[in-house]
Amino acid sequence: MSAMANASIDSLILKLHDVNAVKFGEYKMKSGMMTPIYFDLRVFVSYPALMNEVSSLIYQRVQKEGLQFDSLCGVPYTALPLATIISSRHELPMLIRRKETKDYGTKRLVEGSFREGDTCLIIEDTVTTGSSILETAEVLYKEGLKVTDAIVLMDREQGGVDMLASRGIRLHPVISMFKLLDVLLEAKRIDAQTDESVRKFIRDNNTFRYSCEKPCLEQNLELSYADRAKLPKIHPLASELLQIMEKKQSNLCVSADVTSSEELLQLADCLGPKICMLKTHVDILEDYTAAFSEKLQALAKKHNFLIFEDRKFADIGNTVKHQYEGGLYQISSWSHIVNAHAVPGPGVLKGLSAVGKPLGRGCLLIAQMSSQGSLATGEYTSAVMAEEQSDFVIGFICVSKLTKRPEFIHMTPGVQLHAGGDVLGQQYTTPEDVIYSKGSDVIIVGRGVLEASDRLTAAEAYRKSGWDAYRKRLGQSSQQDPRT
Ligand SMILES: O=c1ccn([C@@H]2O[C@H](COP(=O)(O)O)[C@@H](O)[C@H]2O)c(=O)[nH]1
Repeated sequence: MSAMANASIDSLILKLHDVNAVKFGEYKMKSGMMTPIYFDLRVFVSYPALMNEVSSLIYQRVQKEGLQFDSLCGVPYTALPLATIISSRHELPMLIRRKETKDYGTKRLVEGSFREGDTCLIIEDTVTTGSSILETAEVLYKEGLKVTDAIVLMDREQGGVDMLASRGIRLHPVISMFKLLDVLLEAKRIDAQTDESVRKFIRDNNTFRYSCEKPCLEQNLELSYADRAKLPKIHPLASELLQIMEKKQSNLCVSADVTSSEELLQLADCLGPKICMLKTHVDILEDYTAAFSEKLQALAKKHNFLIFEDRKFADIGNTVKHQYEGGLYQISSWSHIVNAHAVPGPGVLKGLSAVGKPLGRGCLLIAQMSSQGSLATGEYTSAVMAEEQSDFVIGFICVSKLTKRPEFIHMTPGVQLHAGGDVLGQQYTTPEDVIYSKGSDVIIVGRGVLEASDRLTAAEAYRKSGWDAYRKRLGQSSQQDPRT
């Protein structure tokens, strides 16, 4: 985003706060959930200059995305005047969705002229779950219209983008919750405590898992790891991982962030029986040798776990090819799984898969990160998901389940037995939250195990916690599990 657009968004955020459209306190949302931050954008109608400014920013977003559509439609009621201003200023046809049918005249639910197959862009003021946009889209679908994109002024970053993406609608937010908090904190409109408590609330209340839970179950998509391992389209490595998880009753990946090869090997040997995967950062080892990687592979075989080198590749295809197969570490020769950022575009996956595919390796795309202020949210996450078609991608590094396609593995770092964080911005949530509430598949635990006085006992506690959460997700109690 340009510096100018950024400045206009910062100034808009302060204006929204000035007119009390952003409120801090205890408020009840449409879903019944209590929230410490509430957006009352209905006040716009009393501030025409502000309404014009908001409409301009929405329209700039439409242009920036290069969206093509035949008409636009505001979600009733708050977004109606915004859509009307955009329609009138730019002479774009508009449709009005009725909330209630008339019992006289045409009884239409969508007013305006359109043809079957026309594309309609939805405009909304605030998104939490995305359900209001979906409701409007469903009415439009019934009339034969297509909806591929929606623009929202304020995204609360509680799962709306992901929920809509799972239903084929790209949501483009003008302002996101974390950006709003950054600006208000910087301008001293809120104190650090309010800022942190709202951030925590947003992190802890991602609605996507909850809102998709019922349909998932109805469609029988909540398959066991064992069933998923047998899916016809699954990548062989993802299948192997799911089989290991089921066999060892473990969805625990330990992050072996230690600096000596000897310590890492000891860790792998000691914790091997508890884990489905061992994650490494080979470049933090002070004494790496090729012999180390051979010993690590032997331990992976002995204890039946996969090795995941958390290299986070993020360069052009030609460079990542060299980084993956060559250099000091020759990662592709010993690591079953690597990961990559999608920032460079599809070339990064092409480069990596040219090396990894012939060796039967797999890659996780980094769709979200656990660290505070991460930019891998909303739209970025949706764009990452669009790269998934590569037959080298086995899943995602994410905060919560992102796709309902059961052949993909979701892996989540930032896990400890108690929620919290570190001084450098790491944010922790619990195994129960990650596996049961957020629907991820694997917990990645580093210091929760490494800093424990007894690492083996700690690893067992995480294994049990992650496994119990998985069984709860399947609707089974831990009593039914002979090992737990
Ligand atoms: O978003 C991300 C991606 C990767 N990590 C990595 O996971 C571990 C977490 O270690 P803890 O000690 O449990 O905090 C670490 O290797 C990170 O590089 C992540 O934390 N978040």
